[in-house]
Amino acid sequence: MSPGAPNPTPKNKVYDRQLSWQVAHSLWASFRYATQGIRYAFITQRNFRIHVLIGSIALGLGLALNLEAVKMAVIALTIGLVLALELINTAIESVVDLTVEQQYHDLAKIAKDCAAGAVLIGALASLIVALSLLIPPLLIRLTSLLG
Ligand SMILES: Nc1ncnc2c1ncn2[C@@H]1O[C@H](COP(=O)(O)OP(=O)(O)OP(=O)(O)O)[C@@H](O)[C@H]1O
Repeated sequence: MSPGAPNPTPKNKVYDRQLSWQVAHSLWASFRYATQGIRYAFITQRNFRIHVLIGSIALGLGLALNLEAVKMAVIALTIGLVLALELINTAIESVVDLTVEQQYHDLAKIAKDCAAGAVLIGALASLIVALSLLIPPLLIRLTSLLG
């Protein structure tokens, strides 16, 4: 260990999760905490609600257009990806706020900006996927309705 370096946390504390205030001891408890996280993100994060709305519209449109199962699965996967990224972004925001509170810190900015960038990239990719799968059958349906 180099001089001046902080003492490492004992391994048993890390492996036994002794640093956690509480540990979920059942599958049901883990599921309950996970749904509480999703609920928190839905209530507090406007972007999360927008993603849920756009994702529901894309899935509804896919169903209305009788999209093949594989295409529906790809759309569902990209929606899930964006929502999961939004949840990770929210988690990072919370950890940053917990660490620096209302102080400005360059590293806090980098962490938050990069997390937000990850969501943006995921959202753009899923938009491209959804549009390329939905637009062609939508145009066919519209032209057959109008013509
Ligand atoms: N403690 C901080 N130090 C430096 N910059 C910060 C700090 N807190 C927030 N910021 C800056 O303000 C921006 C907005 O902060 P916020 O906490 O709303 O995160 P966000 O990722 O933009 O939120 P959302 O994803 O909900 O839009 C961050 O992206 C970052 O650039």
